[in-house]
Amino acid sequence: MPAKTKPLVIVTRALPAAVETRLRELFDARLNDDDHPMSQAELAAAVASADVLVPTVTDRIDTAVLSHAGPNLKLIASFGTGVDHIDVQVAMSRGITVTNTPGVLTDDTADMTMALILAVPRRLVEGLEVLQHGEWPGWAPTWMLGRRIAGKRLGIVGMGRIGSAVARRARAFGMQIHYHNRRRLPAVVEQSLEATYWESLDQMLARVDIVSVNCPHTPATYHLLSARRLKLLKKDAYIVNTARGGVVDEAALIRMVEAGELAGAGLDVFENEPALNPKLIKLARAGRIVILPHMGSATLEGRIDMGEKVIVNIKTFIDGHRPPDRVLLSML
Ligand SMILES: NC(=O)c1ccc[n+]([C@@H]2O[C@H](COP(=O)([O-])OP(=O)(O)OC[C@H]3O[C@@H](n4cnc5c(N)ncnc54)[C@H](O)[C@@H]3O)[C@@H](O)[C@H]2O)c1
Ligand SMILES: O=C(O)[C@H](O)CO
Repeated sequence: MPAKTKPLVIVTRALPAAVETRLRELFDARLNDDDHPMSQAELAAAVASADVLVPTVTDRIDTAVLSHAGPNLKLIASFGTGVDHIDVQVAMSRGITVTNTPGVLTDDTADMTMALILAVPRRLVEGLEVLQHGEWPGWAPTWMLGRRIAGKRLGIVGMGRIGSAVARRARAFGMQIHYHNRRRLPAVVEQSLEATYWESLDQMLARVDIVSVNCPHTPATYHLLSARRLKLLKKDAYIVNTARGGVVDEAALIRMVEAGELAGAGLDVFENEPALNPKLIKLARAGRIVILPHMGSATLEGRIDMGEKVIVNIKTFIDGHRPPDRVLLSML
């Protein structure tokens, strides 16, 4: 990066005030005051002039955008953990380092995952709606029966930071932990999580009661939960996805819930966010699924921590060191 007093850092979305103040102090920060999602043309213009781009999950930093990258752009310091919105391989081939913000949103996202694991089988939203509509017929032994959580098998797909944090929470609720991961965890970690490893995702799916999707969206995980695999699930199983919509074949999932071939789903992420398949809204209104607008990591503390991580990554990089959260191709 050329020697300049303050590098030009373009931030694509509004961030918490404390983070923006610090960004202004340290860098020549161009902030998005009205918080509008930037168009592809705006992103192209940003990469053409910036020293550092700070995008989020809502920005598509694809080959076309990166083809406009100017000679000064050496770092994309993404505000978020998932990097599927960035063509990392193309960025790297242009000598651009990519960083993310892992770890600081693990607990928040695991909490939201656990909230869905509880909310869907226990019919939490349906209960709320009955009261909101003034339609409570009164307590009855056979009314509004959900399914018990304790003793059920939870199958975690992607046992990384968030997957492991989900496992710890689910153990406390008496669930049995099963997992499928790209790499088996060390025995000592498996023991501490009391988790059973399945090399075969297919075999695990056929045995669990609730699936929690916690792997990144990569070319290898696109529709990992395909129509064929979803059919392996038991008819009374549930699926919870707080990772990325693209990991699950959403159309197949909808068909199966509609047909009663799956008990339900809890979804925080969708294939074409922020556009939602209207069938999902219909199923949610019918109490068959619970849907959330990508809120997994949405806490004030988490957003401030993410901003601090972005700042540390930029500062370390500008000072000539390897940033702590450099994304490597081997992670994808
Ligand atoms: N809903 C939200 O708001 C929210 C918040 C944070 C993160 N996320 C998503 O959660 C994902 C996971 O975050 P993390 O911090 O736990 O990441 P992580 O890297 O710690 O864990 C991901 C795990 O998935 C495994 N994995 C990767 N490819 C796989 C494959 N093909 N098959 C099986 N396992 C595979 C990895 O080995 C790793 O153990 C992120 O990539 C992001 O997409 C969502
Ligand atoms: O990947 C992430 O970090 C979330 O989806 C947004 O915070």
